[in-house]
Amino acid sequence: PYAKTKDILSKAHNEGYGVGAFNVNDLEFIQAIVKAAVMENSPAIIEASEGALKYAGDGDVEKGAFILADMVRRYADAVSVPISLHLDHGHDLKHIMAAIKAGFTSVMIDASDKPLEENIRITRQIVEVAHAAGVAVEAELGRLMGIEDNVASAESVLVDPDEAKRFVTETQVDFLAPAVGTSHGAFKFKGEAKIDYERISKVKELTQLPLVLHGASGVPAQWVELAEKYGADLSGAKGVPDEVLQEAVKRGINKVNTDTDLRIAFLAGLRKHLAENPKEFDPRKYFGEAKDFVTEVVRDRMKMLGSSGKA
Ligand SMILES: O=C(COP(=O)(O)O)N(O)CCCCOP(=O)(O)O
Ligand SMILES: [Ca+2]
Ligand code: NA
Ligand SMILES: [Zn+2]
Repeated sequence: PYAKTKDILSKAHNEGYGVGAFNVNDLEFIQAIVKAAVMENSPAIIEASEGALKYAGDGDVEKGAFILADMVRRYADAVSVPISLHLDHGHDLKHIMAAIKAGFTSVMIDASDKPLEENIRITRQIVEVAHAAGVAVEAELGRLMGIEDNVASAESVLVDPDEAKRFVTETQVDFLAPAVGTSHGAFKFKGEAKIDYERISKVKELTQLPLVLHGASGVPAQWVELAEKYGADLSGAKGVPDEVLQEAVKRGINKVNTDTDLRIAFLAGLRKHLAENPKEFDPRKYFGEAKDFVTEVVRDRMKMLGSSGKA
């Protein structure tokens, strides 16, 4: 059934496992994620960025929010596993309001590029409105490397655990995304793929909240190689290894944001189908194989994070 992100994450927090938060922009990815959740008997968080709302609404954010929310709700209500819908990286109050009106059960306000005081002020505003509507709030402290918040930060700014304690107390957010060394996209690390485990443990201890890991895609070699076999150029792609993610979950990460892995799987499936079926021009066929690859990568992630069987 369509569920509240907060209920899904409270259970994961209490029982110590990770739940994938999978990004969507369209029908195919929603179908693929719901199918994977059913096959794994796993909860799933579906999330849409502001860019996804624009894409689904063909430029109209509010229309996109309603279109995506309607699809997710209908697919979720037709199955026995809990599926929620979350606004990822909300920056603009208008977009956050559109998501709340459309029935998203949680929203992220990302003001992590602002000084702490301002992040607190902005986040507190959103919490007030969202909580009045029964919607949970995620916020971020610290900054991921790379392009994030449209701010190109050369270095990641890691979360300060003591600031985190103050932040959650003063804002009453429901979940916190501490920056611990990851970054968005397929090219996460120049050298060794490592994140600051100690920092995760400290933030968990001080906040006692479900924690969110952004930039958590693994960029699995098998999918990269398959996409490259059919013409993609993903040289240098590197993600977060499974064992690193599993340690992060052990230390208190419960929501694991995954977008890039789904993009690469879809790309591999699409390129493969088109290369192998030059006569095919039915999108239900070529998008069909692409979305089946997304289902597979989502299932792998549910197994790896420990959410399989936890519905
Ligand atoms: O933390 C993550 C996922 O990170 P990943 O890249 O490791 O999958 N996310 O928050 C997903 C980021 C979505 C990308 O935003 P646009 O729609 O604006 O392109
Ligand atoms: Ca941010
Ligand atoms: Na998010
Ligand atoms: Zn993110």
